[in-house]
Amino acid sequence: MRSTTARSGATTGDRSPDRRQQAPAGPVGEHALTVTGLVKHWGSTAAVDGLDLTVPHGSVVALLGPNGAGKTTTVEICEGFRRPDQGQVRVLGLDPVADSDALRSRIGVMLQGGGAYTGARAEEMLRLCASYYVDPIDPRWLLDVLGLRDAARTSVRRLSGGQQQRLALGCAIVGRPELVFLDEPTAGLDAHARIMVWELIDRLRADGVSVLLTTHMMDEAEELSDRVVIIDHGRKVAEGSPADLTRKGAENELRFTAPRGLDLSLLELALPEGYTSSEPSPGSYLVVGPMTPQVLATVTAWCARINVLATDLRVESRSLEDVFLGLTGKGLRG
Ligand SMILES: Nc1ncnc2c1ncn2[C@@H]1O[C@H](COP(=O)(O)OP(=O)(O)OP(=O)(O)O)[C@@H](O)[C@H]1O
Repeated sequence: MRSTTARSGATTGDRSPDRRQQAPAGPVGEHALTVTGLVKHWGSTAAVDGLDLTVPHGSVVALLGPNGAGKTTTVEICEGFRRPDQGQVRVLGLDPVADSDALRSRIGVMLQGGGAYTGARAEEMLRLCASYYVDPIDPRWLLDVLGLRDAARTSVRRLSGGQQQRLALGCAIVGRPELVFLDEPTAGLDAHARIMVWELIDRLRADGVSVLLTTHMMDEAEELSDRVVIIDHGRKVAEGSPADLTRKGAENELRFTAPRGLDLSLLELALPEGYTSSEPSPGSYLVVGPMTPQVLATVTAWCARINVLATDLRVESRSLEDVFLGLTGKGLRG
């Protein structure tokens, strides 16, 4: 985050996804984080079960999974707080446990619950964190960016949950780390605070900082990350850019409403090969396959031919949520 202070006047409102392409390249040939074959058991529970994961330099990777998927365990091992049972973790090329002293000033950790001295004031807390680093960001500036200026003199215990969360984020980045671990950075935040945190993460990326974040929230993963790693029961079930994941195998769908019990055989004949049509519930029809204007025209021409008025015609594409449901058979919080 070498240039963040200098960029303090940068526009915070630019949420263009194109910013993802602007991330400066890091050192060639080595990822900021590499996890290989990671295994961690808690008693008989395999919290992490053979996970491979990389965070390329200057990119944001989201670890996405339901409750108990193994996200926090993974992150805590990467942070050096826990030892793996098996596998290898390399953080900026180093071992997070054996090289923890060397890594401390190079990584940022956002602790759930803040990890703050609750009697300290917000600004004191941030200054204390800054004092551990050689070239920290100006705490006053960071308080402004985090929307905490008015709370600077409020003791940590009196801050709202959202303010504490943002202060914890400030503590994680005040030392200009090269790699930041953010465990559910926006959990419990209201919409405004959430956007503020998203903008800060965008800035981190723009400054070349590598970020591993965990989240339950599809829109967060979709909005922020260059890559998403979906895990369930400690295993990776899918990985890719949000666009890839929602496109891959992603047949778009056309749904419409029409009188129940229509004979779809003529429609099947008219549709290009590989498309399917069905009536999942009475009067509700579904055509699955890549949607093009021609396919839409084929469907409406078929309706005209059998003298049926289709209503509620809509083309839908898969969301990350659909991808997750398809892979695991359950919702993210389920
Ligand atoms: N300290 C621990 N002792 C025993 N079991 C644990 C411990 N920490 C985690 N587990 C178990 O390991 C599994 C993975 O938990 P983990 O907290 O890593 O998942 P998570 O994806 O971060 O979930 P959440 O989103 O709810 O925080 C769960 O079954 C959890 O109950």
